[in-house]
Amino acid sequence: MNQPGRPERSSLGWLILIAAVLGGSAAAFAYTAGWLAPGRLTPDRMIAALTPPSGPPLGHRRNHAKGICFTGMFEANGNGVELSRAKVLVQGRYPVLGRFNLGTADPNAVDATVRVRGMGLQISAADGEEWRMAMINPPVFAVSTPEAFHDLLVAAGKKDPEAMKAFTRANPEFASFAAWSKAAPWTGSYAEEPYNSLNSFVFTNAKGDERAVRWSLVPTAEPTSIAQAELEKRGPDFLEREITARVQSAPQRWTMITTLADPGDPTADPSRAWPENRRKVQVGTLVVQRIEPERDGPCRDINFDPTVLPQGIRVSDDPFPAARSSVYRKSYDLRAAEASDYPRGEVAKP
Ligand code: HEM
Repeated sequence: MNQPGRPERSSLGWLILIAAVLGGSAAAFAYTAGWLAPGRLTPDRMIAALTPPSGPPLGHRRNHAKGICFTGMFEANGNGVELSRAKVLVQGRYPVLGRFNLGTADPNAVDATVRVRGMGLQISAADGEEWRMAMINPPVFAVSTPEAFHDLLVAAGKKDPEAMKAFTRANPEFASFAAWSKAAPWTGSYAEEPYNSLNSFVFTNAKGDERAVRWSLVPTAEPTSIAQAELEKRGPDFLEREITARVQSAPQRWTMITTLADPGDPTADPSRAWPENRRKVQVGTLVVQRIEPERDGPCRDINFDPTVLPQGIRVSDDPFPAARSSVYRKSYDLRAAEASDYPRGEVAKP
């Protein structure tokens, strides 16, 4: 018989188990936040590494600070249903909010000085479920781990050329990105760029089959290469003017192509491309219909956190999305608190 006031033996077992699980979760959070190891990478350290010597871009995103917002539609062709039960892959049209941007912490950067171009994108299902993503135009990411990305930012920020040399010796995977950066042609339009997830995610279909996947948005517009010097001549904000005029004259389209990993492909390392012959499935078309105001439009208060995923898509063993999520959130909190440094209301660019 139970003694009054004392839990039954089996209940006590449950309590101990629950306490252990809660203790374990708290320890996991502490670990993730970097509280247990003073030298560990934290969102604060990553934000500090992203901050230019001239100071933070107050009121702006701490990376990809220069950009321009858009709205449109994602037209799913239904082919994706085989791969994932995400509602936005069922044949139909789904509203999107997105942002073309440059990979820089400077909201006033000259377009021709920034090599990496990106796109933030949110696709919404009728019931409000969202798929958020933030993609860039190189075919591989610069480094293998979030820690190496931090080290890259620190090395690149140093005046001493030895710092980058030491970095590349310690992170030889950087060579593939560096080769792309040096050799890939520049284009004169956001509409002529591909945007790649680079990180791997897991798609689960209605039967419960799982596959590791990366995806790309491949432009319908034919890319025309342009010399960096020519782009510079067109003005510091040419890309924004160009995409505004182009979308005004006709909607711009990208095909979303998912690439399926074979067993053994490196899903945890976005600096390593998968072999070209992997199976690809076209799942739909992004249609950019309207350029929206950047300063006071619908992109201002969104964080394109790549871990905001619909049912049927989840993160993989790739360590980047979780790290990105924690840093994007910190960046969002900072810029939201600095709203007075970036007042709403359009201000004409000089
Ligand atoms: C650990 C690695 C990374 C860090 C620390 C980082 C950091 C950041 C930060 C702080 C922002 C601004 C977030 C905001 O305020 O809303 C941002 C935006 C962005 N990042 Fe990353 N990033 C990382 C990796 C990547 C990767 C792998 C990609 C693409 C494959 C990527 C693509 C983008 C894009 C396109 C945006 C702009 C999204 C928008 O328009 O709001 N980033 N990143």
